[in-house]
Amino acid sequence: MASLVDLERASGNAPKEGTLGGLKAIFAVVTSFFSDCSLPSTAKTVNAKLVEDNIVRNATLDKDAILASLKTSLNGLTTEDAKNRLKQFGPNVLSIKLARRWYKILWNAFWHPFNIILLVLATISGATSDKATLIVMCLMVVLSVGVRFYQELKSSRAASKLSELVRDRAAVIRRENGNSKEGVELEINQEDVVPGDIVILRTGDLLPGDVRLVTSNNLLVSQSALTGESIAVEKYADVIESESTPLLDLKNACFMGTSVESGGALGVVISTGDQTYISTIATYLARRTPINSFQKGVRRVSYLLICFMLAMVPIVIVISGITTHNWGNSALFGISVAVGLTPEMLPMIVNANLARGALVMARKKCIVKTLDAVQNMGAMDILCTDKTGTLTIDRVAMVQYMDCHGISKDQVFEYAYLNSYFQTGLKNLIDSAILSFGEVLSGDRKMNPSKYNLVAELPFDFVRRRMSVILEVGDVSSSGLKPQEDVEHNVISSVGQKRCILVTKGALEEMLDVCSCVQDDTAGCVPMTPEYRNKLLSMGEELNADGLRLVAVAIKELKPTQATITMSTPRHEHFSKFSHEQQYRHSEESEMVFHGILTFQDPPKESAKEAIETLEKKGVAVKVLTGDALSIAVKICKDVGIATDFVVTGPELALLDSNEFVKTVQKATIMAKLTPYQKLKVVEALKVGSHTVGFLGDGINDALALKAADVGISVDSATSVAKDAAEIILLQKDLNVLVAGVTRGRITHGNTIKYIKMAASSNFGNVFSILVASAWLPFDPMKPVQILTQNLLYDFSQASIPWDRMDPEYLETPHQWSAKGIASFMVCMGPMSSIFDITTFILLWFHYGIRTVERQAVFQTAWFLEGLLTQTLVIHLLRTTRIPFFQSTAALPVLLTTGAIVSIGLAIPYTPLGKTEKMVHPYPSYYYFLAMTIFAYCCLAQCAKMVYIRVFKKWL
Ligand SMILES: Nc1ncnc2c1ncn2[C@@H]1O[C@H](COP(=O)(O)OP(=O)(O)OP(=O)(O)O)[C@@H](O)[C@H]1O
Ligand SMILES: [Mg+2]
Repeated sequence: MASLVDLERASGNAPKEGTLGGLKAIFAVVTSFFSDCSLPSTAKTVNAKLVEDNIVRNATLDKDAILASLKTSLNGLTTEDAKNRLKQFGPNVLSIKLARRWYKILWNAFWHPFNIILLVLATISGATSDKATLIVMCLMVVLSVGVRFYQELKSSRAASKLSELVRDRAAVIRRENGNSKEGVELEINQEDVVPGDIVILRTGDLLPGDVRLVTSNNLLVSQSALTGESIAVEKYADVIESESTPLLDLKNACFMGTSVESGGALGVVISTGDQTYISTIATYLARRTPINSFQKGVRRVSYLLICFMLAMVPIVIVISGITTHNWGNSALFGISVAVGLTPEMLPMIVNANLARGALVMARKKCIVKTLDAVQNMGAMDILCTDKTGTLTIDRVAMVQYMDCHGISKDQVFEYAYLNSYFQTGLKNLIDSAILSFGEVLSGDRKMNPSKYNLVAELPFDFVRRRMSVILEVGDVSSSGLKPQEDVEHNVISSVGQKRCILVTKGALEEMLDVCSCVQDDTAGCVPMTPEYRNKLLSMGEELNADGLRLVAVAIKELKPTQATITMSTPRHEHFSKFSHEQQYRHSEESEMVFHGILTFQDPPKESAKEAIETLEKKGVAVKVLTGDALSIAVKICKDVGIATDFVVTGPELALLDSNEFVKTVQKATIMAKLTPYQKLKVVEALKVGSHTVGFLGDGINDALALKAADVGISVDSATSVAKDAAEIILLQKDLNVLVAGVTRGRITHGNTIKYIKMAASSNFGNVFSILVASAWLPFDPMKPVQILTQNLLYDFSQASIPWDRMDPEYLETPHQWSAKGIASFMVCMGPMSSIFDITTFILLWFHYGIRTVERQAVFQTAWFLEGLLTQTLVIHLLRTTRIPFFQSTAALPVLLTTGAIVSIGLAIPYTPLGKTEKMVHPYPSYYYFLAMTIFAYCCLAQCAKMVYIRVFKKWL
């Protein structure tokens, strides 16, 4: 029998004792220090086995035995007990989701090919007794590790702070004070859920741990996070499994990471955090969000630059060896060139850019869960959105109720009220509107649901678009229904006799599909003829066209045999809610009597129109994907300025072949009556042809599409599944918040691409210069240590790029990753710097006559200065399409860092550091030539830029 002791053993969370505990703790620190670069050990498999055995064992026990073994009851744990268990088992979080510890970040910052190359180089220099190189290189390692560590620590802390802003919640039953016997429902952070907690699972909830069900009602669970299978599976509390049942097929157990698609249940938590099944599956641990085109592109550029470096170094070593006849020195020179050409700052700048983008977005109420989403926001050119709350004000109010002739009739509302009142699933805005309308009624019209008992329910889903409750109707004389009417409607035949009714409400068309009769006050209960059906449909269209949302109501008397249901004696209020001994099928919703329609108002949002206009101006096409009726979607879209010329519905899309489907969805601006799966398919089809598709939604029906989109966006108030599936959470469901996010995404993209283009082109240029210099000069054009210093200074001058601004015209259009763009930039702009390197060589060789090894220090110092200054200043030219300083000035941090690096560079030859690096004071007249060179370089680069923009129509 599973017990807390077993769980402790399985979790490894048992209190540690004495020296052994201490040793274990040290061991844990040491292993975790190395864990980033090691594969999961066999201990993982042992733990996985314990976890699985624990779940299976619980699935084979009956409920009472499990509750006893977990020392809990259906009234839940006491708050005190829960607190103690939280201390004992730790927070309910997967450790892979926790912020990395500082020592791991430090190790990661150190364990980088760049540092390893430097250390190898340092060791070689140390051995050849060049102490200056050794010191500079050690300094470089310390500085580079330091900067990287600081950046990553900062962004990891920021990320964990952001994730705290959008915590998942879980509903549990707990006894607030130790003496009370009755548990109450509490909403707590998912992190605080402990083994033994009784959790309430409703439609749209995420499982807050591995759970053994104790009661259930038509529960459908999506296990796609574990199996990849998007079809939900049924789960029941009332089965006892055998030990041979495969884990994921267990009917009475649900797993952390899965979600409730429909129905409800009560369950007892058997394990939390790292003791849950999901934490043990290697595929999950290894799973990273699929790589997007941007990440792929960055990786490709890095590889390209590294290949460049690898191809260049042997050539440089051979050429330099032949011309200088000093092979040892040439090797050292080659390796320094290798360091100079290694894009060591690339990952850091990309990350720092994204992290900064995420922080700025958070200030604008846009929380980013995965950093890459920042850049995807900037690249997004199609935004799909749902209707409620985005385009409308999200305050649904009931307007009227009516029978089949459009005449107000109280009974229509009564049935809708009973349905909303008794259903235990997710109470959405429509249910809330019905309930609040009912609360204000008084006197004769006051609702009296206490005369009914809930027998069972068929929860709402977005394919049926209906929900039903099965109610046991008490004594007619005391019921809320008026006896004569009910007799007339054949619901309750006589006073005192108990009957069951099925009360269903849902979307108009879907309700008409299951009705065979209409309750017509003038003619009684009459058959639903095609004429009636059409009349009701056109009545619905007219109401929709007035901007009203609709729900239709129908009922059906259930046969006495079905109706004789003995409720299990409720041991607890929550228990009875989620426990129905007789399961009803959806097929019950047939041959019903149509009673009427309720209308709701959810007016369009004032701010939506302006936001949509801005988005369209910024090159983001807005499409509405809704499960609601077409006519209401069209009306709302007209109000907020979305084109309504090409619209289509889910049933129409279902008839198309895949080619036509793609064409149609790319053209349509409104797609209505979509099922959740169709929303997913539409998003996938829109992605065809290198579009970056965003999806904004908050419902259970949006989760699949949110996952499929390049950038899934949800809101803080959304259902847990939607929030879990999204990468970006808006703290306010407002398209204007999104507009701000898009702009920030574009700034982030711009700054990243700016760095990549600069790095690629300057490396490309340097390769030429070094080849020419090595072939020409009888000495190295620069000392290895000087190359390293120059490289380090240049890196620092660029570290401020994430703080730079972009020109307004750049922010007007979405930008996607373009490998071609980078290649053409590199090939056209790179050699530009080589021209001026070569003119500097000519000047030094011919004008100053530096041709011998003895005078090499003058040559090397001069080229050091020219290279550093031109590369640093050209940042201002490459960062904009305009004329730098006159038409576009960089942000202050960029001005400061580039200014500082230029000053440091100019000062170095006069400092002790310069001396140790074998630099000398340049000729005073050289500064004149240097200024001329920089000026000429800037002019030529500006002209080349203008020609480039004319030819390629794009700069960054
Ligand atoms: N609580 C409810 N009870 C009965 N029917 C409902 C309920 N909620 C929604 N429906 C029906 O289901 C249909 C689709 O629901 P809904 O409008 O919420 O879809 P959606 O795709 O989430 O829409 P949106 O784009 O506005 O978010 C509605 O037309 C409505 O008739
Ligand atoms: Mg919705």
